[in-house]
Amino acid sequence: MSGTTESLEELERRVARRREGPAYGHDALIACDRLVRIFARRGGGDAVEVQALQGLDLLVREGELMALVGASGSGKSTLMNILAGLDVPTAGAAKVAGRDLLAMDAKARLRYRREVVGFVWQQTARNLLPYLTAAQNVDLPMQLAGVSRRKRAGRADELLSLLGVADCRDRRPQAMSGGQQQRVAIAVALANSPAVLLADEPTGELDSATGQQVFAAFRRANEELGTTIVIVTHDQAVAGEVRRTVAIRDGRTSTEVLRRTEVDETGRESLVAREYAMLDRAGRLQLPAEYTAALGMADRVLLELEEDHIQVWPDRNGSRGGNG
Ligand SMILES: Nc1ncnc2c1ncn2[C@@H]1O[C@H](COP(=O)(O)OP(=O)(O)OP(=O)(O)O)[C@@H](O)[C@H]1O
Repeated sequence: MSGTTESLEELERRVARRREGPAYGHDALIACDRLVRIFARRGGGDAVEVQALQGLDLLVREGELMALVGASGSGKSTLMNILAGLDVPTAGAAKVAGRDLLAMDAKARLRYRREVVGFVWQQTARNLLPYLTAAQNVDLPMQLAGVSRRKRAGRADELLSLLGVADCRDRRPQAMSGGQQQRVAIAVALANSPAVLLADEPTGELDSATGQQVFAAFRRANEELGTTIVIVTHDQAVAGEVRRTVAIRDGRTSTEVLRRTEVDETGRESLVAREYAMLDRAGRLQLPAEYTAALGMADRVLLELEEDHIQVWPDRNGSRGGNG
C-alpha cells in the first residue's frame, strides 16, 4: 500500500470521526459559528458593502456573566441585534437556547424575543414606557405572554426587590434616577425568565458610581436567578469585574481575558487575569499587534512544535530581515 493511499484513508477516517462527533458548540447556550453580516450602504449612488461581522465565532455557556468589548464599529451592536432576534445574519450559524436564529419565521422570532431573550439598551428611555409605573412596566411583557394576574403581581414585586428598586414600584420613569431606571429595565427584561439577558452599554449614560450599582444588579440576577448575561461595554470597571471578557475586532472575536480567584499559600485570595488569543476552527490565530510589532514580525513566521507549546519566530531569512 502506498503512503498516499494510507494518508487518504486516514483522512477519510478523520472526516468520518469529525462527522460523528458532537457539533460545534453543542453544549453552549449561545453558539455563533462563522457569523457574517453584510450591510449594503448607498454612498453617492453606488451600493457599498459593509462587512460588520466577518466570520465571528463565539460560545457562551449557560450561567455565564460575560462582557463584550471592542472599538467603535467593530461589530458589537450588530452581534447583539442578531442575538436579540432583531436582525438576521447574512451567513454562518447562530443558535441561542436551541433556537436557530437563521431559520425562524416571523411568528417564531416574536416568541423568541418575548420568551427566550431579554434586553437592556443604553438609552434609559428606550427600555421603559414613560406612562407606566415600574411595576406596570415589569407586568407588561408577562401580560403579553399570557401569565395570570396573580402570578404577575408576585413576580414584579420579587424582581423589583431583588434588584433593589422596590421603592420605585409605583413611580413612573421620570420620577426615577437613571440608575433606578436601568435596574427597573433589568427587571422588565427578566420578567418572562429569559434564558439569556443581553445588555448593550447599559451603564453608558451613567456616572461610574451609579454604573457600579447597575452592574451589581446584573450580577445579582446572574447569581440568584442563574440567568446567562452578555453585556457590551466600554466601561472598564464592568469589563474588569466579570470572569470573562471577549474582545471583538473587525467583526471577529480576537482575544479573551479570563479571570479566576487564586488562593496563595497563606490563604490569601486574589483575582488573576490571563489574556488568551482566539484560535478558530480552521486553526487561524490572530497575534496581538503589539507582539508582532515588538519582534518585527510581518508576512510570515516560523513555527516549531514543542511537546506542550508552539514557538512562533520571526522569519529570519525574510526580506524584512533581522533576527527579531
Ligand atoms: N444598518 C446598517 N447599515 C449599514 N452599515 C451598518 C449598519 N449597522 C452597522 N453598520 C456598520 O457595521 C459596522 C459595525 O457596526 P456596529 O454598530 O455593530 O459596531 P459597534 O462595535 O457596536 O460600534 P459602537 O461601539 O460605536 O456602537 C460599522 O462599520 C457600521 O457602520
